[in-house]
Amino acid sequence: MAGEEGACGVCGTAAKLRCGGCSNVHYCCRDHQRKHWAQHREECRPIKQIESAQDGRYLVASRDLAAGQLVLNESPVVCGPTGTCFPLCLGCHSAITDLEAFRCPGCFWPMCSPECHQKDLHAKECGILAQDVKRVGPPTSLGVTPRYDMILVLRCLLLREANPTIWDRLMTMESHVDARREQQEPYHMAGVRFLTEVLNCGFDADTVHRVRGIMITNCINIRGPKGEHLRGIYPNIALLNHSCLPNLTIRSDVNNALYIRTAVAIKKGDPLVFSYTPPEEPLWERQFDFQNVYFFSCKCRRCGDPTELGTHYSSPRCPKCPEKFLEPRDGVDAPWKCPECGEKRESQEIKDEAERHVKDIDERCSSAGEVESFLTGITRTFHDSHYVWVTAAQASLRVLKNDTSLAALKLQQEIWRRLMGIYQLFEPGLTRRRGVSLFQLSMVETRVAQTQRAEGELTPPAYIAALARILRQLDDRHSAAERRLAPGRRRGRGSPSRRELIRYSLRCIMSGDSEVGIGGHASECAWLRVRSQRGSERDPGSTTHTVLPPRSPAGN
Ligand SMILES: C[S@@+](CC[C@H](N)C(=O)[O-])C[C@H]1O[C@@H](n2cnc3c(N)ncnc32)[C@H](O)[C@@H]1O
Repeated sequence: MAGEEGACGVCGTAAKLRCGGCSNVHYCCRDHQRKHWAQHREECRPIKQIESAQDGRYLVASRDLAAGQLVLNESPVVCGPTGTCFPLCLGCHSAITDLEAFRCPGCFWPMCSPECHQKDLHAKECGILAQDVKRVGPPTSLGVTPRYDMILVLRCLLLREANPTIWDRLMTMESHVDARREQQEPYHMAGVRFLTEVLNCGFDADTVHRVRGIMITNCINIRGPKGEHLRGIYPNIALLNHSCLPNLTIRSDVNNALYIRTAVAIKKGDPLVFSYTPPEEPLWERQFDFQNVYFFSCKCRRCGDPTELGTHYSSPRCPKCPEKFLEPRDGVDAPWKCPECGEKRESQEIKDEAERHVKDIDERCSSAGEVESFLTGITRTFHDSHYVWVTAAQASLRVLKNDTSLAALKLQQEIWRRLMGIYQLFEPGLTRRRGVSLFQLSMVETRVAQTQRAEGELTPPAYIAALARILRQLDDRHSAAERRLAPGRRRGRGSPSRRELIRYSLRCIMSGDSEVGIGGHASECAWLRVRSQRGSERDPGSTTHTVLPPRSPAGN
């Protein structure tokens, strides 16, 4: 590949030829390019690291990339339990089902067998954990516990001796240590005290604060092969910045390696980004996490638009002019205003109202008969792309799953179409969620046609035409619903066809790998703590922020 001039990666002379894989290295001739390959192949990735005062270090595409391309794959340099988890074995990470079956003779932490306590993974930390003579660390029940939070910090600290190269790399990573100290988040503080006061881990409190900060800022939560809640540090992947409109997908394999692919076509020089939070969270939840866990404010196109790309995803209707929606023009925590009449409401009221509706969903949406009126009722207060509507729609699909009446099938079809439109906006391209939704939509559409034929609503030619339309639709790049939500969008350019999307999702599901969920970046523990401080604690067993095993968006 030729282009602007640089210095040859082998001899340093002026060179125009560039590596076709990454575009990052120049060569003066083919011979030098071939010679360099043995060394370069390890680092040949279509990514480039850059830095800015506002965004820190981040990765951009070093050449134009098509959708579905692998841009980075990496194994964790250190891996361990998430901040809150069910008890698991520190030797192999398997779930512990009987606390007393086997305890490590050195440190008293529950393990699955004597072989596990001798494994390398545990051997080094065992000596330090054994200093906890009063046994304040080991879990005392089989429930979810925060006691494992410090295990990964300890494993990171032990790298200073065990692998100085990785330790040096860890020390270059963002920690937000000063902000975290100031924040005095209770679990952070308790963890640092445990490692420096209960145990003598050999490190001063400053280093432990910093290492835990590095962990919270950079860890990716994954699901182990048996569904274990784990997290790991992947130094290159940790350089990816966040956007609520991600252009990447992340998946894991059974060895906890991660694979980053492009979800959409990406231009050379564009930032490579994924979402640290689940895209279905409302604006205030996302912004809270960015400010309190990651210490930045998101300026993506979605957060910067008070209508969230025309969806009014977090806005209620204006009480005075119900065709309009209140908007957070002065920031998410300031009063929200109607752009038409200027009517204002406090942001807390807006959040509380939405949460009240979400709490009602399971109670008021428990039978197929209730679903339609409930969903219609919601639209009196919110837009039909609002997060309350999306949450209710996903719950409704679970309720409607076993109802084979034509009315229920048509309702499912309408809900899947609408959800596809919203997912297309917030998670565009080749994402498993879109693929699974499209698959479900096509199945439901087929069942609608079959039922209509069986009930005599469709003649044989009309039935064949309906099936042909469903197949044709799979080659269309955006559904009618998607175009309705994003009217300006140019049809299909650079994005995968719907058939490709389904093929992609099925491949993911059949190969048994897991998707790094949305927001897998955070430590569960941090989320839980910070959230509990603001009084809206999640179910500690929630897997929302972890790498989930294959499942459909509606949880089917
Ligand atoms: C996993 S690190 C990403 C790499 C990081 N930028 C660095 O310089 O090491 C996460 C941190 O990056 C920064 N960051 C991530 N996404 C950002 C964004 N969209 N805008 C500004 N800063 C961002 C925040 O400081 C966040 O805590």
